[in-house]
Amino acid sequence: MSIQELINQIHKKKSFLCIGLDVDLEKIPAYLLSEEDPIFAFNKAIIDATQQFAVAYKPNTAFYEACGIKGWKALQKTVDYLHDNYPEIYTIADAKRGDIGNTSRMYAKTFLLDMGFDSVTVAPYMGKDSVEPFLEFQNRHTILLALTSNEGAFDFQTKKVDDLELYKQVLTTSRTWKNSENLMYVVGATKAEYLQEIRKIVPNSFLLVPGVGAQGGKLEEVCKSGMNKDVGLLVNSARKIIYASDSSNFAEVAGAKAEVLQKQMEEELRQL
Ligand SMILES: O=C(O)c1cc(=O)[nH]c(=O)n1[C@@H]1O[C@H](COP(=O)(O)O)[C@@H](O)[C@H]1O
Repeated sequence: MSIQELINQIHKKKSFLCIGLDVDLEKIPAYLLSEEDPIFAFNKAIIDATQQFAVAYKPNTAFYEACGIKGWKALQKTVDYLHDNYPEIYTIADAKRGDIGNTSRMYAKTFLLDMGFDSVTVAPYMGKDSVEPFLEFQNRHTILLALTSNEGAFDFQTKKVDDLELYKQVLTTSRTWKNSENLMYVVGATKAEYLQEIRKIVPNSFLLVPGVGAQGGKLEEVCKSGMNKDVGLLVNSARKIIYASDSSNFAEVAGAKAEVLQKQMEEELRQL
């Protein structure tokens, strides 16, 4: 999907909500476990109930990989279901990959070509030749970790190298790479106070902002310094939406939670 198509969808739905599909078999309603594919059954119900409020879905691949071959099958079924039924929706494989060039090429092929995701999250630690293989595909995006939502972000990302914080080095240097127009960046919602500085370096890039909800990030703070003229934000929430209820009406409750966030986003977009 092109960035323009994503922007169009954001304005049409008055939402920049991304829903995290981090499916944990211990947290989904117990009665779904008797389904042939409980993960997909859960995702399908959540997607159908929330799609009118969301522009993107982000399965974190860890939750699927942990279920072996059944997990991979459920992941493929989920992305296919989204593309077949809601083709305007943007898909993110949250896989946090990155390796030497020829290995990265395989990761890129897996998620962006074979599985058909619109984008994949990538760790920048191994540098240019580990990221460029992901950037080769037109209308596919690489979402580079810049400043993450967790406490450990302060171990390295905010430390200075050559008098510049590492996360700023990531933003600045990655912009010089081939096909860098295919880059987006991850900035945790818990780090909203850094967004003003981040926008000075990447004023036009889309930012994937996880950490609203269960991790305590605040939507208003993210929007205040993170929004650009094209919106430029995909705000992700997973547990707070998908596990809002574990009873038979779980999907309906998830829909209501997603709608609350969408309404707040509509208000933010009105002020743009
Ligand atoms: O790349 C990510 O999506 C990510 C980066 C980051 O800095 N923090 C972060 O929480 N995430 C992911 O975003 C999701 C957050 O889920 P909730 O905390 O349940 O909303 C998880 O899948 C995390 O792996």
